[in-house]
Amino acid sequence: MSRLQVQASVDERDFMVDLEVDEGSTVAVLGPNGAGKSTLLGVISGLLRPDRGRVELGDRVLTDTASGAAVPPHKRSVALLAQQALLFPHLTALDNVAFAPRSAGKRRRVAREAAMRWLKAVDAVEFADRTPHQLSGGQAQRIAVARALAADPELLLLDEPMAALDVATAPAVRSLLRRVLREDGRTALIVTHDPLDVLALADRVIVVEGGRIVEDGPVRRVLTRPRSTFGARIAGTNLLGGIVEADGLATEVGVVHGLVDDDCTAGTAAAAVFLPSAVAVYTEPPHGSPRNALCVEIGELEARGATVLVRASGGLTAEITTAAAAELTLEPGATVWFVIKATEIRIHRAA
Ligand SMILES: Nc1ncnc2c1ncn2[C@@H]1O[C@H](COP(=O)(O)OP(=O)(O)OP(=O)(O)O)[C@@H](O)[C@H]1O
Repeated sequence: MSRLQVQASVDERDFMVDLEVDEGSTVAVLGPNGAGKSTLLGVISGLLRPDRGRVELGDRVLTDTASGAAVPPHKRSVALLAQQALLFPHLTALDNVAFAPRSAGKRRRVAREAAMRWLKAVDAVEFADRTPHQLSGGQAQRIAVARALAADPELLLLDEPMAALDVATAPAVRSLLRRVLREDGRTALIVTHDPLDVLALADRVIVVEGGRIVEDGPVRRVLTRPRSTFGARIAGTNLLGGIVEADGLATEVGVVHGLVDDDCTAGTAAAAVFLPSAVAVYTEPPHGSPRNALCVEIGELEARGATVLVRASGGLTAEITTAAAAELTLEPGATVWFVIKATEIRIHRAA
């Protein structure tokens, strides 16, 4: 795995980016449609030639417009995993995965053995003999992950890998990606629109807008205190980090109870995620001991038309109706209770 350095301009697309990614880290790339996310991946993978700039991976120069260097895509040791699995339709899953080692010059038997190991790693051995049209979207995407990894790339580019999957399938693929990104310490970039992907997979977030990087920071900071407009739009969600216990998630504001993902075993680092609109605000400790009543101090109030955003300590936010806010006479500095039903809180493993 290698450090990535990109400095590139594509005039026609008004794209100008300067980015460094540390060896072994995963950077989530967020941004609105047309922001330049795919352009960035295109420049790195070699599918798109910048007008000016340089791409380096480890000690290799992949692109350098000054010297004319342009390593072709298949020789970059960069694997691109797209939204659609894009498997070869006439090959079995096994042969799709074996394609990478075969192209690298491995003998057929050796390539198939390597492919089998990767199918095992993505829990897809049972699909080895199937062709792509006999696979569901999620199964095909698992094969595509195996194929990308079988090439043993120095850099993995993931372009919305979960976007085409249904809600039931996405968690399994996300958890598979977390395993391969985390355990093997791979350098990776993942384009996504989903804060859950960011949370589960990335160490760092960049926000691209208008062909420029407008925000760059650690996941937690960008998701809870975004500085860019787009960051604020995608973030806007409550996030409490902690450690999974038998009874819930131990956080700095107490134990939080919610719907816990299967892979959150006791002792793992996880985050509780809930929408500001799922929070009810009380000025007195609530009766009947609801499962989640977090005592917080109000920071500021932000009018949003029919609703008011109550920003409180710990980076927590509640969105309540203007009428409710008026009735509660909320003001900065006041102590209140944020009450959230356990069914409104999802607890996910964090990267
Ligand atoms: N083939 C192309 N030729 C010319 N301009 C293009 C081409 N592809 C994209 N663009 C332009 O380049 C800019 C960046 O597009 P890009 O596809 O990189 O955005 P994106 O962030 O990946 O968007 P999305 O989330 O919609 O995929 C946009 O203004 C787009 O219109």
